Amino acid sequence: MGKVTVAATVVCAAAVCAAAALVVRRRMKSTGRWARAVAILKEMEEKCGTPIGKLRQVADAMTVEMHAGLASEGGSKLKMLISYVDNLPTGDEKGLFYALDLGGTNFRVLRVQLGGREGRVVKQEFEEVSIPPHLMTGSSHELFDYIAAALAKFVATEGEGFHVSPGRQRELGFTFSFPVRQTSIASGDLIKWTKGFSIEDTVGEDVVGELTKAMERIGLDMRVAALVNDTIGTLAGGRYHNKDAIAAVILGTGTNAAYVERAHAIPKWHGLLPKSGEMIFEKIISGMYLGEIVRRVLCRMAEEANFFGDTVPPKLKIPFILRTPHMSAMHHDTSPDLRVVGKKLKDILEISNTSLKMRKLVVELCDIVATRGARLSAAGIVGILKKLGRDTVRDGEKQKSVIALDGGLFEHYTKFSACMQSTVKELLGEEVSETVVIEHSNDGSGIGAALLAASHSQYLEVEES
Ligand SMILES: Nc1ncnc2c1ncn2[C@@H]1O[C@H](COP(=O)(O)OP(=O)(O)O)[C@@H](O)[C@H]1O
Ligand SMILES: O=P(O)(O)OC[C@H]1O[C@@H](O)[C@H](O)[C@@H](O)[C@@H]1O
Repeated sequence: MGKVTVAATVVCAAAVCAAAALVVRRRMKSTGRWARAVAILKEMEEKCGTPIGKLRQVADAMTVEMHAGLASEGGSKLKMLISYVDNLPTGDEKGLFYALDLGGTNFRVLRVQLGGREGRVVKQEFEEVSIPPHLMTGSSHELFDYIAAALAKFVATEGEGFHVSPGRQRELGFTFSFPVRQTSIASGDLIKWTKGFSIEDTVGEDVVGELTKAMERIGLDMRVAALVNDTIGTLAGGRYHNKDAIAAVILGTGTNAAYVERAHAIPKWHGLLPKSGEMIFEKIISGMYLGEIVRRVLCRMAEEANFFGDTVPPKLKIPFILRTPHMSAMHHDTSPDLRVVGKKLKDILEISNTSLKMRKLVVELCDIVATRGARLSAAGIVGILKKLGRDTVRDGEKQKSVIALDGGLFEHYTKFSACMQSTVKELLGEEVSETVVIEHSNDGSGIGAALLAASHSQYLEVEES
């Protein structure tokens, strides 16, 4: 070979070697990155582990905290709020009643025409309205004006099959899904906002008063007959259909539960309610937070393992950008190439060109976070059953315990709700599990609130006499 050729060969060889070295270096780097990402996932799996022994401890702690929370104000970090419900619906209620259900993500307006013991719920209609984010941090006036206007619009569409008795005011059950210090069946002061709401001038105010003033401002002639938390509404709705309903659980944007407690078991009944302690349980199991937990771990993988390349995708740094519905869609992706995962990463986080093995790791992370939430929710439910002495079956006793469940997380996140229900069974064992029924009470809180408006109607005594 001539001098030129040799030189070219040497240059080529050097280039090939350099390229090969680059590939090896990149491969080693990517292998190193991959190993780091997997290590973070494994660490998360370890920390999120919920072995049955730990769940039993959580259930026991829940029971203990419930006792402590009822024993004295401030006795527990668990907010044991007392709800005044003098008369649970009997099924004899008749007439047209409205409900307004303000939750963490949506609010629903609903009307039911009740036909008494025979007719039961003759007809019902509801509308769901998303809450514009700016109203969650605006003023009390703006929020309640918006709600009252939507209610007035709904009342204006009252049609065939709904009729309020002549001379009567329309009555409303107000489901308010935030911590309230209840002062009567139709009044209660907001303790604090949760789920991203932050409207300072409502804190400490009677939320029924706020709604009533807003309705008066627009000339809507309606009376709030009952103020309830969504768990109380769900329990009332559950009890209306099934006398064995002993508790209600909400797994939605937030998490909460309600059950019927005997008055003598509430030593603090006349005491002040506990100072609102930090609620951490809700933050690792409910819809507001599951997606955010996944985002934070992906962000850590991007920062510490360059999981999505040399830089951290800017959108990945935005808190709450990854919502639980997005996480659920990725978790339930059954396509061979996990194209839903790829699309969510692209559409929500602007992360493109993810490999199948990266997508598989994201799904694994969703599973770890959802499984922990579901299993801890189950432990909470068993804690309530334990508090009510319904986690065991005495010889020969065939009690039935129905738990009414509502909330978009339970309703739509199938893997979450399936895992939660199987964990309840795992904790209770075969025999006791047969006495416990978890029933999806769709929009139970809305119907329950309307029923409680009926059972606390200002016209009730007129009918009785
Ligand atoms: N497809 C879904 N998959 C998983 N979670 C969902 C889905 N749709 C809604 N959610 C969760 O349910 C929550 C809404 O719950 P819902 O009970 O309907 O309203 P609210 O919490 O306002 O009462 C959302 O914040 C979200 O966390
Ligand atoms: O129906 P949502 O919005 O998911 O609310 C569930 C729970 O969310 C919690 O944050 C509130 O403190 C509870 O009062 C409420 O019941």
